[in-house]
Amino acid sequence: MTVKDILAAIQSPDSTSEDFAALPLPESYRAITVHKDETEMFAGLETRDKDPRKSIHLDDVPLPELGPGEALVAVMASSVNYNSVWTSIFEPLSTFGFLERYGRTSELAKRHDLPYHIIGSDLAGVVLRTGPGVNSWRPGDEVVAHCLSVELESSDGHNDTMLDPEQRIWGFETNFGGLAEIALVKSNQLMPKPDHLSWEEAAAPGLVNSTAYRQLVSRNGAGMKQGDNVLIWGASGGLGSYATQFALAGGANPICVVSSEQKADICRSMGAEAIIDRSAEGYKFWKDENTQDPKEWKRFGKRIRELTGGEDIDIVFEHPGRETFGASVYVTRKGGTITTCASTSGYMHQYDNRYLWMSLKRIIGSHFANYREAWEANRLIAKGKIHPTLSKVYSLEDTGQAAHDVHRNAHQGKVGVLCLAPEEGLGVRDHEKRAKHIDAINRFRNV
Ligand SMILES: C/C=C/C(=O)SCCNC(=O)CCNC(=O)[C@H](O)C(C)(C)COP(=O)(O)OP(=O)(O)OC[C@H]1O[C@@H](n2cnc3c(N)ncnc32)[C@H](O)[C@@H]1OP(=O)(O)O
Ligand SMILES: NC(=O)C1=CN([C@@H]2O[C@H](COP(=O)(O)OP(=O)(O)OC[C@H]3O[C@@H](n4cnc5c(N)ncnc54)[C@H](OP(=O)(O)O)[C@@H]3O)[C@@H](O)[C@H]2O)C=CC1
Repeated sequence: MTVKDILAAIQSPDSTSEDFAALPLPESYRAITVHKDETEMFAGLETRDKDPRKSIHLDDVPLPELGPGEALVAVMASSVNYNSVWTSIFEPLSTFGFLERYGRTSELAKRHDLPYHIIGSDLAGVVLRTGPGVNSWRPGDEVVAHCLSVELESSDGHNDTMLDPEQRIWGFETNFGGLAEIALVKSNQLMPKPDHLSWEEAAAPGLVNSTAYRQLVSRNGAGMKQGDNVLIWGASGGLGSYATQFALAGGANPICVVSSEQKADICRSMGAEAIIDRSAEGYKFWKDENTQDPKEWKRFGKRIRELTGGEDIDIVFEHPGRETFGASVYVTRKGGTITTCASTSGYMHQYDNRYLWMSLKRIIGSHFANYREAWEANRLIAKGKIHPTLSKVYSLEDTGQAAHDVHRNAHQGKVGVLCLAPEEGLGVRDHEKRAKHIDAINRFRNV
């Protein structure tokens, strides 16, 4: 039995759940990995010069044992997230430390502590097998998976599953991720695949869409409301392309920051009107490595006021981190919110705290999304209220190049990866719904 037989079953319109359940599973499959004995390969290099094409491998790996509450999924497509870039350059830490720590927690979790890490935190595909105790999902179900892995044995996570002390990001802090022909997930990660999308379109939003939903919309994040001025850094990037859609769909006013005219055009085509090209306008928030320039914060704030008719920012959607955080705190209005989920340019932030406390601003830390938030974010995709922002699709073999492009900020929106899917465009079940949204679905393609 090989993965080819699985693909044949997925492509046959007559396959039943029983057929999938009866399919023998292969002993091994192809997966994107990083190797434990290579974690020092970039020692001494600048972050920018660490090349994911050197550390990312395509290997044959053995199929992991299936445990209670888990599912094995045939992965038709996945996507590249920035967390896979971090894994591939071994920053800020090697992810093998996460696997070792997880491996120490239980007999079953030991499976994750391997000398290779199968990465990837998104998938669209078909359930192959479910473990004991899984009743809601069956072999043959077409699914996407969100990336929240929790144990839920502690009450700390019972109100908000992100607060579970054993919270992990699947394919980053656990093994057997989505950039592979088969993935292992907890069944609670599974959600119905939006039926108007192809496999690669359905795999694109998951991680970033859920994160943007919690960070901006959810009451656990900024709790955005109608009319809010929302400053969105990287508004055509992975997170930003969904934050921009949430702001527009929720009656807010996105102020989109991008770094090229081409990216500004994409934001316009989504419906945004207030756009700042940070490259063309040349903001330099830092005079040197240790000193910020408040005059540049003010120039940036003046530009925002020009675009809003004199208003300041209610919510900043932050993720660039060190380079922009001082400016983000400054331009927020009295009582406003800076919500942050990352620090791409550096995690040791500096800002002038007088502008925070004197103006009663709040900084909110946000990370991925709880089970419910991930489900709600996927529901909005399924209803055609929010659309994938897939620009380019790579083969599994070219995942290193895809991660390199994301690392170099040479991509738009999201980049996809075909795993088992032999070509793009497969997996669409509801053609009528798709036709209604086709322009929005294709907005980022090949730009
Ligand atoms: C969905 C997608 C998301 C993304 O893309 S996010 C971007 C990518 N992700 C990242 O860049 C994050 C990578 N992760 C990290 O950098 C690290 O993961 C953290 C900095 C988040 C945490 O580091 P750690 O080493 O796990 O935690 P510690 O707290 O520094 O060390 C653990 C030890 O410190 C003890 N400790 C924790 N809190 C306290 C305290 N308040 N007072 C005293 N000790 C404390 C613990 O118990 C434990 O101890 P013991 O080593 O003995 O087990
Ligand atoms: N905690 C969480 O749950 C999550 C965290 N993340 C993290 O968020 C970060 C962004 O992820 P994602 O949106 O997918 O990545 P992308 O690279 O797709 O998009 C980020 C955008 O940010 C802008 N940007 C990058 N560097 C800077 C900078 N120095 N100053 C201003 N703008 C900058 C770029 O846009 P432009 O050049 O047009 O300005 C870029 O397109 C990553 O660090 C990732 O690990 C992502 C998802 C979930």
